[in-house]
Amino acid sequence: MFRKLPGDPARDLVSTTPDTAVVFRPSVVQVPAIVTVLIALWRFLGGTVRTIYRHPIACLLCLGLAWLIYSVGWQRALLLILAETGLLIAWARLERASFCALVGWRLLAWYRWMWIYRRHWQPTMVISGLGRTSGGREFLPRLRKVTCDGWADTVRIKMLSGQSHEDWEKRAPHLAHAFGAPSCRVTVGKPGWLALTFPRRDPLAVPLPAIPIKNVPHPEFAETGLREDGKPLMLRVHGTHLLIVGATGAGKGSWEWGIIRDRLPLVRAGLCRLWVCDPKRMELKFGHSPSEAPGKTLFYRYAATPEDCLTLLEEAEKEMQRTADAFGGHVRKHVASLEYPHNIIIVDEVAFLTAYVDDRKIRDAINSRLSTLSTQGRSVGFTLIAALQDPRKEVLKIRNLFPDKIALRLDESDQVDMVLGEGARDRGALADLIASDEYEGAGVGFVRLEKSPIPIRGRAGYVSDDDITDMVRDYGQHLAEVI
Ligand SMILES: Nc1ncnc2c1ncn2[C@@H]1O[C@H](COP(=O)(O)OP(=O)(O)OP(=O)(O)O)[C@@H](O)[C@H]1O
Repeated sequence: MFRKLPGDPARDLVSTTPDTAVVFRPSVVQVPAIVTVLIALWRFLGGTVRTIYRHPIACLLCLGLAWLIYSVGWQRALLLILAETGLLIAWARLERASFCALVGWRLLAWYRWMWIYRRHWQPTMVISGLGRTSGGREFLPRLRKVTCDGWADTVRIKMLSGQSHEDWEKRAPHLAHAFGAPSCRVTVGKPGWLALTFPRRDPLAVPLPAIPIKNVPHPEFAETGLREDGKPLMLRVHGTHLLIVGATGAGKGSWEWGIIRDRLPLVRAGLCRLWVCDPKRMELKFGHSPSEAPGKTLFYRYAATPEDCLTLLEEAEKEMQRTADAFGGHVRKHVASLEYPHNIIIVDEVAFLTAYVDDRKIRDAINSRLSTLSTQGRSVGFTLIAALQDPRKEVLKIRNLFPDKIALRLDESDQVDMVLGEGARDRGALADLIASDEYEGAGVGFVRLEKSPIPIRGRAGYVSDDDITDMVRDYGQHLAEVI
């Protein structure tokens, strides 16, 4: 207990906070012994109940162990424990999935809670500025729970009152370094709560092979690669438009080819049509004879020069309007059929057509066709997929009309928000830090879907020239009508 004595001479005083104007001197209050004992008992009881509530399994284990030693003696108890450990090891080896789900991840979470997060929590909070000191007292965000799965730790925390998730997003790199993780992702939970995700390993660190073609692909989602949590990366390709942005060599081609590859069974069944503008004449394999142009035999329409690309887009636009007229008033949602298939229009290096073509008339007309397709196409089964290197608005005016976006390796950090939307980089989409080494970084990107502000990190499977040759052998139908 302290009594405040303003103005007392400093030499006689005890201060809890050095160098402050307000000073305190302890005053002794006599308390009956029974009160002290009752307070200590109350605290002990409260602590016990809290520990049992927070760690029921650990408490049960300790109690069980004590009971075992008491009832059979320590030698037999030791033998039993060794036998149980042997059983657990056998279980882990024979049935890894069920062992991890029931025991393994819990044990790992407990170890990481004790050894990584709890041990470094206080210094990390203080040094990163997420903890506060007021009136000599330290206030730290609460570390509540750690859970583990195959690729990451999820740490649930309670923020200090007055903090917001943005304070934490700005400190994400500090937290990642402090806890020895390659990155930290911040997700908002209920008010005042956050989940911090710290990956332990990166399944995207090595190139992935092309995803095997399914006999019956999902009508709306194309599987193009792997997410960083090890799950398949499913991209919506129906009822949306997709923008893919990446510096030269970032691997845009593998995303485009991944989508084409996944749709091939639907193309063969007549439920999907691929329209391709390929101004570079390389990405999608243009050539002057069928042997030089394997990719073309998979496409419904193919164009390379700006004039031909414009003709292709005009035709697509007319087709879209015909479908809209047919649907008008009685069909609300497009479902692919033989009469009205799903149309995917892939425009590689779209900036060349929208900004760099010399002929202004062609440029304006292409911009106008792309605007119409992107504003009216998705409800009638027309999906626009555009790839480019430079995300500036001057280069692609319709950038904001793409509901889904992918940022591959980018040259500058401010390009990330240009592609994925405001605040995406703070939420962990560090596309400017993706390795420029092909082996490590090509095809790696952050996907921002329309319905979620959280960017998903993933890598496209690499569709090699041999894969394309196989695709043409198995699915190539006829030489695309080259416009
Ligand atoms: N998913 C991937 N996994 C591993 N390596 C890849 C992947 N995608 C592409 N690569 C490698 O990166 C190289 C460049 O890829 P790609 O041509 O697709 O890049 P890009 O972004 O289209 O570049 P540009 O805009 O210059 O054409 C490829 O030759 C290939 O070796």
